[in-house]
Amino acid sequence: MSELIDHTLRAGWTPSGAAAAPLSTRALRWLRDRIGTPEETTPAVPASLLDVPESALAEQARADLAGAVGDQHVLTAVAARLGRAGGLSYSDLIRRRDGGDFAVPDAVVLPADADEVQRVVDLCVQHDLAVVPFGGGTSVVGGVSALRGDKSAVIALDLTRLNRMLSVDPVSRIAVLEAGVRAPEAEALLAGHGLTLGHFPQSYERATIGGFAATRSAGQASSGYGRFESMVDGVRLATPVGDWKLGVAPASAAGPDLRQLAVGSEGALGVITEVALRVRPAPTAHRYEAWVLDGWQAGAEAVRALAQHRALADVTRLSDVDETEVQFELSGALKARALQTFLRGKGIIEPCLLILGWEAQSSGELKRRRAATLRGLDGVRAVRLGRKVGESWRTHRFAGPRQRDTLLDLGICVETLETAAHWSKLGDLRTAVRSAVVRAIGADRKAPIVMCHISHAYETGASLYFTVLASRDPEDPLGQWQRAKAAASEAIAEHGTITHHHAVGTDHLPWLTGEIGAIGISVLAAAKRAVDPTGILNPGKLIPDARQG
Ligand SMILES: Cc1cc2nc3c(=O)[nH]c(=O)nc-3n(C[C@H](O)[C@H](O)[C@H](O)COP(=O)(O)OP(=O)(O)OC[C@H]3O[C@@H](n4cnc5c(N)ncnc54)[C@H](O)[C@@H]3O)c2cc1C
Repeated sequence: MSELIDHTLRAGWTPSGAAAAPLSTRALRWLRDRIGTPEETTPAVPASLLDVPESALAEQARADLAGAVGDQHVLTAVAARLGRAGGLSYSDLIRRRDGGDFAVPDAVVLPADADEVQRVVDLCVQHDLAVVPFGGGTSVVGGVSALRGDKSAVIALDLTRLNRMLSVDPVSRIAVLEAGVRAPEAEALLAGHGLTLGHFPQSYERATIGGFAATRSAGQASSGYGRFESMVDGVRLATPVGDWKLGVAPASAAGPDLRQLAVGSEGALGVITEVALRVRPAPTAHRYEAWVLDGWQAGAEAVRALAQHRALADVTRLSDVDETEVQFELSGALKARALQTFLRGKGIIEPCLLILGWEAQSSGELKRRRAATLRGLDGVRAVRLGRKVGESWRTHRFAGPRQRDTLLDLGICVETLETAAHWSKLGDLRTAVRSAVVRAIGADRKAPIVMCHISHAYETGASLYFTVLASRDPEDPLGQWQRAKAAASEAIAEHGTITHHHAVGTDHLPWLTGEIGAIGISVLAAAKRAVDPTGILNPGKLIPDARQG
């Protein structure tokens, strides 16, 4: 077991991960022209230069924790603690580059199973220690910041030793997995039974089952397999008041569905130790292909029609003109200019890339479903780019974020924002977010690129996912992004949800009351008081203040 976690998205992001494709000189020139990158590069600061306070964990607490999980599974060395100090948001990564302040846990504790997790939680109650559940550490909203609240010390509760599949019920199509199983391991374990979970977020290589459940994650194939919460049949949590198991049947009218209180609880209402998941037979056929539609509005209308006629492909991802241009320019694989000329010849003035992917049990099923989707595109101005581009997207779908490190090295601010809204509000939402970010960042420098895609569509609406590329303010990189994020969040809160799948964490907390109301907050706080009366679990995330109200 490695004590270290690589806080980059480079090759080290997982042992099996492919390296980021280097950016070509032409792509770099293009970026410099568009957003004005600085002349000097800003490489990552070595960990040895970061200022890490001594562990504040009292000796007796350390000894008791070691008694519960084994001495070698209580880590207080700087490297181990730094490895669990925050997630992978732009702010997290910038703090590590500029030596800005960030919270470091006093110890990392690695229990082996649900019973050990419960024992650790009980000891944290006894010693009044804050507990931050830590899965893959891919949170981009401050969900794993080692905040201690009013406690004297905070531990990062690393779940990755809970890495087993506990049972499979092929008749009911349910598998019980421990919370620390990473997504690729889950797929490998299920493949042995001819099954799949079908959850493929872009953080797939590193994120865990518990993390997905705790954040209501949505994978790239959510149109086909559903969001993570729809996969959860049952859940087990270790809480300060005891072990809590939920889910005895697929559906129930026994009051509100408390499984859904656990799902999305972000470590603030309990530590998820086991999840019973609805699984499906692994596909035996797949087909991914790319199309180009003309203009965002026409493209969004086409995706709405597919969603409302229930003809969506399992993966349905529509990029706007800016995102399409950036993908063409940075990918290197596509001859951007030649392609644009070809598309103009076909009457496509504002190219919007549409990736469609189907996964099926037989070629016959695949053919039928593909035909239904393509019928839905009848009458839409569209050019088919074919399977090569679609399959290339599928092959490289987890590699894109690794380019972020290269961009950060070059002095570029690169971050994402996500939301969802009803179809009737989607156009206004996109316009409002783009203008807010451009206004906040663009005042005294070249305008940023704010690109957008739809990758999760529903009958009543869709998610919007924005990627921002801007020239970084070298004097105040954190402040620059915080202003942009705040402006975008105000715009988002007016039209849609503050988060479609990244969760609340610390970063979205200021806008939560606006979305669920003061009553919603007090319901959450009451639930928190019931399961965590002394407020040890993940302070400062999801629930404003546990013991108020
Ligand atoms: C490059 C990149 C791409 C991403 N793409 C997507 C995407 O496509 N879709 C998507 O949904 N998200 C995406 N994310 C966000 C993130 O990966 C998800 O939120 C994921 O669900 C987090 O899983 P994790 O195991 O890394 O959790 P962590 O980051 O470790 O934790 C996330 C939150 O859940 C809590 N938590 C973790 N494990 C447990 C547990 N066992 N019990 C209780 N609480 C727990 C933590 O305390 C924290 O609040 C992306 C992130 C990155 C960096």
